[in-house]
Amino acid sequence: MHLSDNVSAAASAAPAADWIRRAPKAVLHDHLDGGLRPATIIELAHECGYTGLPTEEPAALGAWFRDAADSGSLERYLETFAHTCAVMQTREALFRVAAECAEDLAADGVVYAEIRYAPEQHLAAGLSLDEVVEAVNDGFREGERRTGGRITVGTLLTGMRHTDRSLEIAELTVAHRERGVAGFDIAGGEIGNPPSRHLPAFQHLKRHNCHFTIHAGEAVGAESIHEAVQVCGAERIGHGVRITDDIQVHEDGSATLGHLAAYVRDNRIALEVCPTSNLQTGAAKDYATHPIDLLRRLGFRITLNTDNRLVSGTTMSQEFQHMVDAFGYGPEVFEAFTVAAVEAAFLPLPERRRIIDEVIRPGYAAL
Ligand SMILES: O=c1[nH]cnc2c1ncn2[C@H]1C[C@H](O)[C@@H](CO)O1
Ligand SMILES: [Zn+2]
Repeated sequence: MHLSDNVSAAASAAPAADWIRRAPKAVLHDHLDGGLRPATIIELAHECGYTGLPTEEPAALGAWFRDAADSGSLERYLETFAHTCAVMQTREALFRVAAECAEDLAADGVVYAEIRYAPEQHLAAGLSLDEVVEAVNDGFREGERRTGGRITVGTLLTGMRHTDRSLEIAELTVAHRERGVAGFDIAGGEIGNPPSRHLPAFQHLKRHNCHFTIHAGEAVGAESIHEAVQVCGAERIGHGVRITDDIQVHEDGSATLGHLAAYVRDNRIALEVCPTSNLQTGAAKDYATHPIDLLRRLGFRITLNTDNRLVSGTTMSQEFQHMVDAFGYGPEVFEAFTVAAVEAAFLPLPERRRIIDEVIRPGYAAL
């Protein structure tokens, strides 16, 4: 097939920075423990007596995370989370971090967010799994209130690939589904921990008709995506960029999709693409050759995301800007990414339609 370009990449002038910030945005892939304000980490470290921070100057701490994570390896990227999780162990800390997350996203023009975190990583000071979930949800309700309702936030509960608590976390997801939890995710080091290790968790979620996404196709290639989609039943894929392993691009610009790539595209399985994070972990070489543009032109359901605002030193606006610089995207592409994200949100259909028709479409029209 030939690469189509239904949504023209550069139909209009490049959007200005102010346009990008004001444009309504939706983020489906953003980790709570990867997006703290540096100053908050330092204050929380003082409060809880954590002495392991590499520096206590906020700007230097922010730069430290970005640099330490910029190693070309997912495993090294993940090591930096020890510092954020260390200060997120009490109800007050979790509440504060969640409330600030909602405020920061809203200030960046995000109107809908699904924020994920692994409850099992917040038990060190004695909270129960239920208490962790309640603290985070209460913090998000407070953050939404502080922004005057400009943002709606749901959470995804993450099971860690290398531990054995995924079934418990899946049960927790089902238990809290009517109270702020939108779905489930699996994250952590991909190599040596295939998603099929967590089959009982996915079976539990399916028995209860619960939504889930899986990080796959980041450090491992197409076989990880195949397991996530066909063995585990993921509705969306976290990253998924290595689906390109199953796509052949020919010299004349045409492309041939393998059966897996065709299945993912034809079933509209959303890819939660996080370009800056991919550059840091080595899943992509640079913005200009990032597969997001190829996948978009081939008709995949593409959403644009931050992954970890602190650790990747990014925001939704900065991800938009990188796409403008690399591919010349105009407003139409960003509106399409945003609509795609809300269409793939773990929300009831009428609610997705309401956000698209009453917030996203009019928001872009008014810019
Ligand atoms: O991009 C990622 N791939 C795999 N795991 C990740 C990524 N970003 C964050 N995580 C891990 C580290 C966090 O502690 C955990 C839960 O948010 O999820
Ligand atoms: Zn992630």
